[in-house]
Amino acid sequence: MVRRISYPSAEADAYLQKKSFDDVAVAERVAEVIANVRNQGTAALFAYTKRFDGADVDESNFRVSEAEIDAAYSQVDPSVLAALRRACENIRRFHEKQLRPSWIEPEADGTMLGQLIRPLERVGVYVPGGLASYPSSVLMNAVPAKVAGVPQVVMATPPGKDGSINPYSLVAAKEAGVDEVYRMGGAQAVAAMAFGVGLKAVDKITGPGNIYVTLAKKQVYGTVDIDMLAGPSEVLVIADESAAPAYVAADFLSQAEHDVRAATVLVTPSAALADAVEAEIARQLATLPRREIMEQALRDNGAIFIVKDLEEACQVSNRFAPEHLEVLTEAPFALLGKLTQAGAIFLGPYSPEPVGDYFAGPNHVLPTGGTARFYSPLNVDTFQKKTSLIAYSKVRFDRDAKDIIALAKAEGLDAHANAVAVRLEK
Ligand SMILES: NC(=O)c1ccc[n+]([C@@H]2O[C@H](COP(=O)([O-])OP(=O)(O)OC[C@H]3O[C@@H](n4cnc5c(N)ncnc54)[C@H](O)[C@@H]3O)[C@@H](O)[C@H]2O)c1
Ligand SMILES: N[C@H](CO)Cc1c[nH]c[nH+]1
Ligand SMILES: [Zn+2]
Repeated sequence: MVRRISYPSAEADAYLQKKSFDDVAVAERVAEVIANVRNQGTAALFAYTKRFDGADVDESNFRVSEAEIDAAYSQVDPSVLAALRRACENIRRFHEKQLRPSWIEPEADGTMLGQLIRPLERVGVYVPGGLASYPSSVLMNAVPAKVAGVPQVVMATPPGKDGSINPYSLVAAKEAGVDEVYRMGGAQAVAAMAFGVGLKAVDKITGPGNIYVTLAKKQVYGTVDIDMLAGPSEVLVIADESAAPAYVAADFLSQAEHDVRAATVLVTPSAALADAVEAEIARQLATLPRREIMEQALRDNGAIFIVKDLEEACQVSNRFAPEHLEVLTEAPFALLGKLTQAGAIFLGPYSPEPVGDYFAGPNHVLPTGGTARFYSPLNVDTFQKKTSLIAYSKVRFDRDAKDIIALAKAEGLDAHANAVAVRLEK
């Protein structure tokens, strides 16, 4: 069911070059949704919600009321709420370590240089809700936003057919300090937050989603900022013969169940392990719901690479640049220095990806589609911006003026040179 690819080969090159954000047909559909929401306002937004989510939403129920959020507490299992609170605390503690102070450095001649770090004012967090609901993504977005000090955190998530929002997502929103919750999903929600349709526009949109959500974020970038392209989930497992085939198979399926577009990759020097993992996948698939989604994901996007050794396995992994990288080898830390391209790295048999998806503390909003080459996990900096501070003293100004004038003249920008020259004593 999962294609086997030897490495190096032309087939390997083709697989590793595949870029999941190059889907022109989806991009065109997304562009149409964005344009219609932008031009026609809430009429288009609510019509898309009816069409894609099957829900009747209008001005009267678009924003989720405080009463509905409070009522959600009576609909959740107290033991799950307790787990959610523990997860929230772990995520908060991890992200608080990322905080950095503003600084202003007075120098001996009276000059002051510095960097102010301030929270963004209004951020829209997207929480997926199509095939499954993601209370964990509420925490992963909103907790770092609040740690960063964002005063207005707006949450968008698609409603179910009856218009309801998953009660666990609502209690997670309250626990994390979300300020406004709206019933909307997909590209139409991204457009509404970017262009201020039905709500005040946001400055930045963060959060994961399917291909429609992710291409919509890409298309509104520039009107607002975005965090990254956090699309359909991916896991790449590097394993040797010491790995338990049942663990590798289970970790494959745990990501395949997210989306038919999810990608699951095993890279191993052991053909025997590959055979055992395939047998385990077939066995475990039969015991799990969402079987059709997983089978399609494995068939369309799954791969097992047979490599010469673990050194080569690291090369394949770096070329793929996975969202999640699991290292299930005898000495996982020995490979760490060679693994340079991944959103998050999970080492050893007791760090399966769901530990990070839900609980450990690091963020589960991660770059996909090869974009881990240049994006970082969602973090506190995502929700802050920096402003530089320059306060020159007269002594420093007089000292540097000649250099600045010379550089301005070299660029042919005489007015710049003049703005310095006029301040010099004759
Ligand atoms: N990279 C990450 O950090 C990360 C984290 C969590 C989840 N994810 C991913 O998030 C995604 C969640 O996907 P989901 O679908 O369950 O929820 P979603 O909320 O992302 O998408 C649902 C929305 O997609 C839109 N949609 C669906 N079919 C459409 C169509 N044919 N045309 C136009 N719009 C359409 C609808 O508006 C619907 O509301 C998965 O791909 C999962 O792997 C990624
Ligand atoms: N694996 C997802 C990121 O790709 C995160 C998640 C949330 N819930 C379960 N999993
Ligand atoms: Zn997951």
